[in-house]
Amino acid sequence: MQARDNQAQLSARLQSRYDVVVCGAGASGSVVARRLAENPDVQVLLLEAGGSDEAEAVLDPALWPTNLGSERDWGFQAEPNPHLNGRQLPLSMGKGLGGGSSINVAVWARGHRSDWDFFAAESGDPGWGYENVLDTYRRIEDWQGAPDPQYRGTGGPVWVQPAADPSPIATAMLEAAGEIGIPSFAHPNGRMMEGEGGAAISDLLVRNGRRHSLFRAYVRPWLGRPNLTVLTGALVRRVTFEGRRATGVEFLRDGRVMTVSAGTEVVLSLGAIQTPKVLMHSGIGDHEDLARVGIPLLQHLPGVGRNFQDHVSFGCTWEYAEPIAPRNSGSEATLYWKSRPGLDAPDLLFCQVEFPVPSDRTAARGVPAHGWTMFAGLAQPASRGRLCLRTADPTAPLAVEANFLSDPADMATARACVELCRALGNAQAFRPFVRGEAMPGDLTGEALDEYVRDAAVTYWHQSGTARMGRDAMSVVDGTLKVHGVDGLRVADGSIMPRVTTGNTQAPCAIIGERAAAMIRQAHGL
Ligand SMILES: Cc1cc2nc3c(=O)[nH]c(=O)nc-3n(C[C@H](O)[C@H](O)[C@H](O)COP(=O)(O)OP(=O)(O)OC[C@H]3O[C@@H](n4cnc5c(N)ncnc54)[C@H](O)[C@@H]3O)c2cc1C
Repeated sequence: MQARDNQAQLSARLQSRYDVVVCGAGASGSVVARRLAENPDVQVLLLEAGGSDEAEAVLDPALWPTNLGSERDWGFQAEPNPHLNGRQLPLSMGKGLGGGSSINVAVWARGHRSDWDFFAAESGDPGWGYENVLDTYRRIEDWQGAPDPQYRGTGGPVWVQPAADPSPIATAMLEAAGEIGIPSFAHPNGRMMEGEGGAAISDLLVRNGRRHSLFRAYVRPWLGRPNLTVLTGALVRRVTFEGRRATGVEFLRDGRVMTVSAGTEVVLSLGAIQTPKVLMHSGIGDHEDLARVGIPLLQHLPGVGRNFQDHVSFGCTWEYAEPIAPRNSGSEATLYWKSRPGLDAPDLLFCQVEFPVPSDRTAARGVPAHGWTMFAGLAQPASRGRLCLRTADPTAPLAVEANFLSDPADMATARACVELCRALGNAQAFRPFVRGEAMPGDLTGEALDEYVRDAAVTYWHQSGTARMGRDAMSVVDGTLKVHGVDGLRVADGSIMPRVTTGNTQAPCAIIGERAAAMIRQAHGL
């Protein structure tokens, strides 16, 4: 109550100036705001377009599907894609305190050693490398599983636990993996992600049966502080500048356009679709794209909105012999493996879902009333998409050309992915639980390709659209500062040079941690 009263008062008496304005209270923004507000001398404003996370659909991890298409979902939709038989995929993203971490499947997956070493190579900063990031993960976790001090930490803000009392269908998956020569691990966030992959019971951000989002882990315990203001219902439209220095942001609240200034920095943590959008509306982007819609150029950065990546997956479904109720978030086992032997890191990502999840198209093939689906996906897709403004109006939606499967290499990997998934799902270990394979069945050649195009859906891991690097197509440098301007950083999934091998909220927490540390260091905070 004290926290609520404090926030009511702080919001009612908004200041015209804060030290740092963090835009977006999602996976990364929650971390940035909390870490900066740990210094009582720093005044932090956290702006969020959506609302509260006090809803059963957020707090009960099993209810995550009910948020899709609700007011807690931005409801983005990709353009029609010729590589998916013309389909337009919905690209949900979380809207409200916690962002994606309030509506997601709660899986905690750190990424592969090679992802972080790639980030370090792209940025030229070894601080992004695996060993340093592993240290940070140990520091921020409050790990509830069997002690493993080499990889897991305790006492940090992020409560992580192995799925409690997992369904027999989840443990069957580990046995099935063993049958086809894939090793199992005690947990998925250590040695398993340093080599060729493996299978494990998933780690979840669930505490006492309730979702423990990154907002709840980081910001909620800080809501009673006088130097952190969390303002919901505030839609950021653009960053304001004086010359080349970011001075604050313009936002829409209760139908009014308001501005607030940032004495030290502005941080964009709006997610991989809205961050590049706001950059472009602020005059930062490709000069021709901006000229086309009539936005005056501040900084030519042709990489803004390019390099769009996501994990695309193809659901394969088995019918239960007798119904088995989903447990936890309904996804309790995970598997990473390689589509071909020569790779030194996994390029396939599997999450078991304990109920049928057809696509809009595969639904017509006959979905069993009770069954389980493997989200069998590409962990390192080669296809790249892009985002394009349609108009200069910051409240108008933009075009998302996701371009899934546009690179032929992805189609070849997708075939291997479905084949491996079928070998796994048809293994002996599942026999006691299933009546049989519902889809796709034994398809080859064009029929298999057709299934892949019809079944493709997103894992909702949008990233890469303001990527970190040192070349002309990069948008931020290794300290996450936007190239060519001052006082503006990006901290969210947009900065990933490539999507991490696995679910993306844990890497977004690392991005938030590093952003906050670099801001504090730069300004002696
Ligand atoms: C249905 C679903 C399931 C998923 N499952 C998992 C999973 O199990 N495990 C996992 O690791 N990852 C999962 N993800 C992905 C994960 O949640 C995201 O990768 C992560 O949340 C991205 O963090 P972010 O900080 O980049 O952006 P977000 O978490 O999306 O945060 C962006 C925030 O900015 C706000 N915002 C956007 N535009 C504006 C604006 N103009 N003004 C003000 N505020 C704005 C948004 O409302 C949001 O709160 C899932 C995502 C979804 C949607």
